[in-house]
Amino acid sequence: MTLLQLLLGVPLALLGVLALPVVITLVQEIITKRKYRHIPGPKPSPISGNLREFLTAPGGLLGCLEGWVKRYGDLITFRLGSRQFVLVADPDAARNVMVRLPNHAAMSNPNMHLTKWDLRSMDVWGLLMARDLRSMDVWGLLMARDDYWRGLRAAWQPAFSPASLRGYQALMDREALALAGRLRRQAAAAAAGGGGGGGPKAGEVEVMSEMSRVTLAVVGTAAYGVDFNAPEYGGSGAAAPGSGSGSGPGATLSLAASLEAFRSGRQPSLVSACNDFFRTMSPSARSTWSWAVALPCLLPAIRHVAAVAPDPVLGLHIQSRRVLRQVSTKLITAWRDSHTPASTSSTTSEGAATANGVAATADAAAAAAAGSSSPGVAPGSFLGLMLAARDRSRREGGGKDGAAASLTDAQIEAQVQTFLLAGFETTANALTFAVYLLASHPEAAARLRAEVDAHLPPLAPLEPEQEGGQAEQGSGGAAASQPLSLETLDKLLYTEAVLNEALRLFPPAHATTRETDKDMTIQGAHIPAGTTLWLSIAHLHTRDGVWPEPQAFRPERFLPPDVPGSAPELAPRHPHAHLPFGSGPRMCIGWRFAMQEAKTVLSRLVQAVEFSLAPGQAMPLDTVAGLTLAPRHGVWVRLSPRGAAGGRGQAAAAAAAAGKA
Ligand code: HEM
Repeated sequence: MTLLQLLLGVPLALLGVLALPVVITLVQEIITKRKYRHIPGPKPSPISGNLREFLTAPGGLLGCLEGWVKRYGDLITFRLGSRQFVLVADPDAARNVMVRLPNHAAMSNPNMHLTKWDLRSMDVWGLLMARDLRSMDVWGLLMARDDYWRGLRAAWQPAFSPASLRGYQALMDREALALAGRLRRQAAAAAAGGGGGGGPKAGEVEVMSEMSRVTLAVVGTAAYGVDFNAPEYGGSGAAAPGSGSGSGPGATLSLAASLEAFRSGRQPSLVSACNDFFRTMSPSARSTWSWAVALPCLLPAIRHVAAVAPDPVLGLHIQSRRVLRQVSTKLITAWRDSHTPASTSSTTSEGAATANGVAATADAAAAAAAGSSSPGVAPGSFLGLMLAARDRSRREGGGKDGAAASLTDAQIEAQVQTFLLAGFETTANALTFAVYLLASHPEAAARLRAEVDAHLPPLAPLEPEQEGGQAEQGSGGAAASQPLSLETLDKLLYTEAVLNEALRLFPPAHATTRETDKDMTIQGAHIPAGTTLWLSIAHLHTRDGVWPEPQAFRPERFLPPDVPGSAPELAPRHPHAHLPFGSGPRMCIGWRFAMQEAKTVLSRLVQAVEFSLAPGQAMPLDTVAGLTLAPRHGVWVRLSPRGAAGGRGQAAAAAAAAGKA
């Protein structure tokens, strides 16, 4: 071979190697196109499919889907990279597939793809080509499939039994009161002309940060039995007023801020890591490695290279997973250490306590409410329940705890992370949207205040702030406040209606998926087995013809018709039009937990302070739809103190107002 031949040959060979995956991908695309050609939809480009429209359409992902539905109808197909989707937009058809099909679809998300799957708890964006990994059973409940999912769902159930939910109430109220105390203090300081410092204006707070802090504390404590805002987990302990920086929740405000912190080598708090985990999976968080997903046959190789040389977005994603994993591992190890044979007596008593998943959960909540600083897992926490059930079952040689009995450490870890991640941002976003809507609808806020004042036990007077923000963190006047019971929560019909309406207009889980297990027919069209069905909850929630005044915030449409001020004429004209928690066997397992928490937090907040949109807060709200739907730049409100502390002191006037409203 001459030198010239060699010089020409090497680049040509290289070109061949690079071209081959492209050719394979194009051939696959042609085959897929033929399979779905009878379903209407936008014309895809080679390799990227409809990804560009998806990412750049005005109104983002949701605006794009809305436009396609208007143009092509209720059943459409589109392609994102190499993945073909079928969107089901008709409410009957959507509910039907949610109820009939047992599995969520494995999907492809660039960043998930590139991290070697070392943490599969929330891999919503599952596996594209690496079918072998599909059989791995280290999924969290959200992505588990078939019989493994059925067993897991049964193992999760005790954590959401009515008695367990009752047990969580003290914890939820404690965190709600801590938030109420912090905000009351800020409102009072602003009214007195103080506070603010060099940061945001006095009395202005970013709601998403505050809500993230609360929901992480609740779900983290319920999941693991430890205080997740504690400095030990990288939290600041107390949020800085209107915080926009530091290790507190303010650090979670934007992807840009997280990336900056990552570049400067700052370790994230657990709250930030959870937020980063979600943000780096959003389609808008584009890793420079993302292109690899368009060439599925190259992925296995590229995954290794990308994991070794990540760009900042991917690096942040990997870092967030590492933080979550470290916390889980630490706690499971602590559990094991405290449940060695030497400590059998504690194991046995705990086993008895967790036998029905009730008393033990109440114990955990009580321990949390008492500010327990146990280094390990509190008995009755979700992790404690799972580990104890497994230990007990192994001691007894299998039997009644069936599903939990065979779980490995890694599988339990995946469940706890799923609990944390599925339960944290969704609820925080729901609360943030509710506050935004109330701040922009003063008449609804007034009615809510009236209801809350009529029913909630009064708040204790504010205590003088202790050094180091202790009062904010620990009680904020909460120590002496009477607890908010489940019985009282049941009376808060308008509060629930506000949350339902917020979940309708801004569903945090804006879509869910199902995978067809065999060929089926939807709306007269043949859908092949293995199809990924996209069920756009956001779209169902604002459909013309189904919802009267679909874009208007009218909580009274969710009030029972016999309640004064209800508006049955605004109720949906379709029984399956409101699905914020999905439907069927895969419906959100935590929905009651979420609603209980959201009602507790919202009612305490409204009892504590009044709020209006801060000057400069964009209206209408700019949202971003990634894995969840979230406000793009948070929500800023201005706080002012309530006329009085709220509660029964104003009950008579409030009750009268509620009746009139
Ligand atoms: C406002 C808050 C929440 C919203 C809007 C929400 C929404 C959803 C939706 C839409 C699904 C998919 C349902 C389907 O495909 O039919 C889901 C699944 C799930 N959610 Fe939630 N969720 C919330 C809070 C929570 C909480 C607090 C937890 C746990 C503590 C949780 C745990 C889960 C789990 C584990 C699944 C998967 C269930 C399965 O596949 O069997 N969620 N959620």
